[in-house]
Amino acid sequence: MGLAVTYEHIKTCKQSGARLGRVHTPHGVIETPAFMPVGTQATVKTMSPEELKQMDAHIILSNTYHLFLRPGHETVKKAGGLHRFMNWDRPILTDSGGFQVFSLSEMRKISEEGVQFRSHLNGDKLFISPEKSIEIQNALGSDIMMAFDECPPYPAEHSYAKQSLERTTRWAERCLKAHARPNDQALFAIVQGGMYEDLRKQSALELTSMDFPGYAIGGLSVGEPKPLMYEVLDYTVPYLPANKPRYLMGVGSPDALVEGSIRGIDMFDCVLPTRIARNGTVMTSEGRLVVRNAKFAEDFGPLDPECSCYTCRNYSRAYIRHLIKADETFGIRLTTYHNLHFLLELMRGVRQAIREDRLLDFRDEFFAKYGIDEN
Ligand SMILES: C=CCOC(=O)Nc1nc2cc3[nH]c(NC)nc3cc2c(=O)[nH]1
Ligand SMILES: [Zn+2]
Repeated sequence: MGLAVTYEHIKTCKQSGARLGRVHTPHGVIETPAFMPVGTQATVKTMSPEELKQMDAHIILSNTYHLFLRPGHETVKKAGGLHRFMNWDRPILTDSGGFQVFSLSEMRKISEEGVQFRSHLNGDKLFISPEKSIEIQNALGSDIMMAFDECPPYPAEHSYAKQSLERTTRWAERCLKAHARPNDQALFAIVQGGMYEDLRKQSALELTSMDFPGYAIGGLSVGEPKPLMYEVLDYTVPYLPANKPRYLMGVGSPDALVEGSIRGIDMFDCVLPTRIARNGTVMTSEGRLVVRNAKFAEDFGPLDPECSCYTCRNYSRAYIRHLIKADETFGIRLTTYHNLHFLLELMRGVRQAIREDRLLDFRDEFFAKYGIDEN
């Protein structure tokens, strides 16, 4: 069998340089540019697989770190793998655990061998190496696996960012060697290098020389100003092969998804839509709206008059505000459904604008109404 994951370029937008493509995987096709809902603990919080299919999500993301801690990757393997365990038969991407260890666990110690840390659940002393990360992801059976990397803090000294990217390259090589199922699961490498053009180039050249089936751009959306993130993309994307998927991690807000697509990114993931939904904030074509706000107490219109999703066709702002205030879980199910649908719909609009060679016009029209998110 050939490569587990291949990229099919369909066309490039004449106005913006963005590209329309398809990522072919053992569990189906992903139309790109694509937004991937995040299902950290083997579920996209409060959503059923059927609802995710209704809104036409093609791929979801799950977290290696969390599943390693609970229920354990061996348990998921015994269940027949993550697709079977969570009843999701479309593509799944798993992260390598690198970022989560740094963002969630205490007492972590990084060495050439790997990262020692304490579980954020019970304080157990644990260790993840590149080999361990691959073992876990092989057990989960995800279609796309991520190499174990270090995401340097922002800001980081040039010397630190250089040491860090060089270790990430050595770890990527160890991941390639440890990968037990290359024909069934694609291993993507993660380009690092902080906010330094020379380091981003070095990281990209070192990793693309190892011929991975896809490349992620890491180390961004870590608190840097958005213009700086776009600048890093402008000089990093050209070093990534045009015939492989490009994945920008942890991005993003609606404006960042459009700007990233314009710069040649194919895949995005972000917890924003599901996270803000849980505190009653929704994205609408006119910008963000905090539905628990008192002014919506007797507003019997939909969250977004321009939205055709299940939530907006059947429920009012007043009803959803009531549920959220009453701490009724159906309330956050409705806001989550709408927010995910909103971003998936936005990406359908981006893909259509690329087909029509007008993504820059699309951006201007979208921003004029939505505005720019603060994060
Ligand atoms: C999740 C997919 C695979 O992730 C990894 O295995 N490693 C990794 N994850 C990141 C996640 C990020 N989220 C944000 N902002 C919200 N920035 C991020 C940067 C990284 C990164 O540099 N590396
Ligand atoms: Zn809606």
